[in-house]
Amino acid sequence: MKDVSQEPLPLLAGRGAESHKGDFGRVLLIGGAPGMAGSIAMSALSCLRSGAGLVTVAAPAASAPVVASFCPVYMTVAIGKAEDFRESLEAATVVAIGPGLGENWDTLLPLVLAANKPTVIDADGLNALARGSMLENVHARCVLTPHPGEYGRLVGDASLAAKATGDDAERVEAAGVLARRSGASGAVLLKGARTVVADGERHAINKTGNPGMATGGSGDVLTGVIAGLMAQGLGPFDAARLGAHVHGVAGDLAAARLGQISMIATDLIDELPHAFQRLDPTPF
Ligand SMILES: NC(=O)C1=CN([C@@H]2O[C@H](COP(=O)(O)OP(=O)(O)OC[C@H]3O[C@@H](n4cnc5c(N)ncnc54)[C@H](OP(=O)(O)O)[C@@H]3O)[C@@H](O)[C@H]2O)[C@@H](O)CC1
Ligand SMILES: Nc1ncnc2c1ncn2[C@@H]1O[C@H](COP(=O)(O)OP(=O)(O)O)[C@@H](O)[C@H]1O
Ligand SMILES: [Mg+2]
Repeated sequence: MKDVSQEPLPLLAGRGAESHKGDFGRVLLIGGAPGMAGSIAMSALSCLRSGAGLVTVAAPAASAPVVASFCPVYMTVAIGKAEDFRESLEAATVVAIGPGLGENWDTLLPLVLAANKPTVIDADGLNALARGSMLENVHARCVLTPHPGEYGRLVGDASLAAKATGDDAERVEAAGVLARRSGASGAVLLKGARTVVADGERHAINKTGNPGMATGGSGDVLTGVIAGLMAQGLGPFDAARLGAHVHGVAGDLAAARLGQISMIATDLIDELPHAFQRLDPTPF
């Protein structure tokens, strides 16, 4: 695999004066079961702060109102209302599935994969993939975002799983293996310090971020960022790479402001605007 870490980061196109929200994508984020409503709310807010035009959260009926109460900007739909969910899935230009979804909605992943849209699969979406042995159904427009625990469940091979927490070379190898096993392309983002992004032919190692990001919900934020970037036209590898970079910069800004001990995931969302403004060149 070619190392593209030193190549310039992908860019977001500037916004034309005549542009409207439809130009920046309609994202459907699926997750937030009772007890974990906050996870998908953080993804949705992060997606909006990353520039997505319209964001809808699909959550179980019992938690959808809770998700809605966190923020007036995104819409919500109940997963269990099959017709409403199907309409939301059809209308979406990008889908993200997994944060806080729990174990009761594994039937949604095949529907999402069959829709063949740019898709981020995280958390319980990855666990559903592992439980259903559906890796070969992953398509080239998907980004998988496992932490090493999720990675181990996906590959089901202890020696390969151990490489996910190894040195850079081992982590690159681990990410590349999963990228090749899952739909041949797309992108795999293997989380942790020095996050690796790979698509089987190339890889990049992210240098931003800090251990203050080792706090619940940091990954839910990343899911929303990557979905938001895909909604603005970036492909899976570019969205994962730029997403990891911006997410890490937001983490570094939060650490500078609050310290690694006290920073929490919502602080990353607060810093996303500043992280995007620091991109060189700034997109707008
Ligand atoms: N506010 C909310 O609603 C929140 C809701 N959330 C939701 O909770 C659900 C469960 O997700 P989860 O990631 O907490 O549990 P799980 O997949 O069992 O992972 C733990 C396992 O993985 C391992 N592991 C992890 N990272 C590793 C690393 N870098 N390096 C090495 N190992 C690592 C870890 O290892 P260990 O702790 O044993 O060292 C353990 O084995 C999910 O839906 C998520 O979206 C959360 O997002 C939080 C905020
Ligand atoms: N020590 C670290 N250095 C840099 N980034 C980290 C570190 N620890 C965690 N992160 C980042 O924080 C995020 C954690 O994601 P994840 O494990 O999915 O958390 P959660 O599911 O609680 O949201 C990942 O993007 C990971 O790369
Ligand atoms: Mg996670």
